[in-house]
Amino acid sequence: MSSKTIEVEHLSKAYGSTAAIEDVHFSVDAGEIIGFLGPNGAGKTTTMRILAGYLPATSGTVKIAGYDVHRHSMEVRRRIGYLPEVPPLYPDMSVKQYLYFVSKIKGIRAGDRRRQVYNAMVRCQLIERENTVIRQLSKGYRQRVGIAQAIVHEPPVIILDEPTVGLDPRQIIEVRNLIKSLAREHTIILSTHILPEASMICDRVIIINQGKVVTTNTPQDLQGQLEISSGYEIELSGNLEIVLPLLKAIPGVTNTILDNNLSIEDTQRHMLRVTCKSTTEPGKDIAALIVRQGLELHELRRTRPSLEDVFLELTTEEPLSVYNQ
Ligand SMILES: Nc1ncnc2c1ncn2[C@@H]1O[C@H](COP(=O)(O)OP(=O)(O)OP(=O)(O)O)[C@@H](O)[C@H]1O
Repeated sequence: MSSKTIEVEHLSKAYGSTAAIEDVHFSVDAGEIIGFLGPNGAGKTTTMRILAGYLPATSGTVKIAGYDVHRHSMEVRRRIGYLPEVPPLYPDMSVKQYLYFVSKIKGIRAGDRRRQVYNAMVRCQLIERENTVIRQLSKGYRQRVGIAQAIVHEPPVIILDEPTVGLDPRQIIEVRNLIKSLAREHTIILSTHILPEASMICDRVIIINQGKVVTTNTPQDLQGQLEISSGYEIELSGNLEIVLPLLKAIPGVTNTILDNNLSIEDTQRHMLRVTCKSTTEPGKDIAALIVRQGLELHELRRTRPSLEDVFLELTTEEPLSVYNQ
C-alpha cells in the first residue's frame, strides 16, 4: 500500500458541457496539512466533494488511505471527516445531542459514543456550549460544531471546504487555530480562496485555477517563485546605455528591465525595473550609481514579492507585470 494518504490522479468532472475540473492530480502524505487554493469557480468545492465521496467524478481516481473513493466508499467514509461549505447542522438540537446523533449515523459503537463525543467537544472547545441549542450559537461556534461532526469518528483524514468563510476576524483566528491544533493527529486538506490563510496554516499549497492545478509548493517556495517582484522600480532620465551594464554588475542585482511602454520619449524619462536577490538591499548602490553617471533620478521604489503576487501571476490571464525584457 502507498505511503500517501490521499492520491488524486487525472481527476476530471464535467457538469453537462461545463468542465469544472480537468486532469487534477496531487498527493498528500500522512500528517500533512494542504491548502487547496483558488479563486471563485476554480473547482475547489467540486474537488472536495469528490474526495469526500459525495460526488462521482467523470474520470480519474481518488484513493484515501489506499481505498478508492468510488469502489470502496464505506471504507473511505470511515476514514474521512468532511466539513462542507454549509455544515449539515440541525438547529433545534443542542451541541451534544447533535454530536451523539452524528456519532450514531457514522456507526460509532454505542459504548464509544460518549467518549468520542466528549473528545470532539473538548478538541473544538465546545464543552461550555454542550447544552446550547445550535440555532442560538454564533457563526464561529457553529463552525466549531461543523468541525466537531467531521472529527467525531476520529478519522485520519479531514476535508474542510472553505472553513472560515463568513466568519468575523476573531472567529477566523479561532477556527484557524483549531485547524492547526488538529493537524498533529490528522491529515488535513482545506480549500480556501484566501491566500494568507493557506500560507499561515498549510505545509503545502496546491493552486487551482479554471479547473486545473497550476502549481504545488510550500508557501515559502511559492514566494521565491516570483523573484521578478523583488527589486526596485526606478524613474530616471538621461542616457541609459552606459548605466544599464553597470547596474547589472552591482552585487545582488539579477536583472534590469526597461519598461518601454512607460518610457516617455520626448522627456527622456524611463521606467526601469531592477530585480535583485530577495536577501539583498542594493538600493543605495543603485541610486549612487545613477547619480554618479550624471542621470537624473526621479523616483526609486522598493518592491517586494508577496504571496499575493504569486497567486495573481498564476491565476490571472493577463500577466500582472507590464515589464518587457
Ligand atoms: N451543479 C453544478 N452544475 C453546473 N455547473 C456547476 C455546478 N457546480 C459547480 N459548477 C461549475 O463548476 C465550476 C467549479 O465550481 P466549484 O463550485 O467547484 O468552484 P469553487 O472553486 O468551489 O468556487 P466557489 O469558491 O465560488 O464555490 C464553476 O464554473 C461552476 O460554475
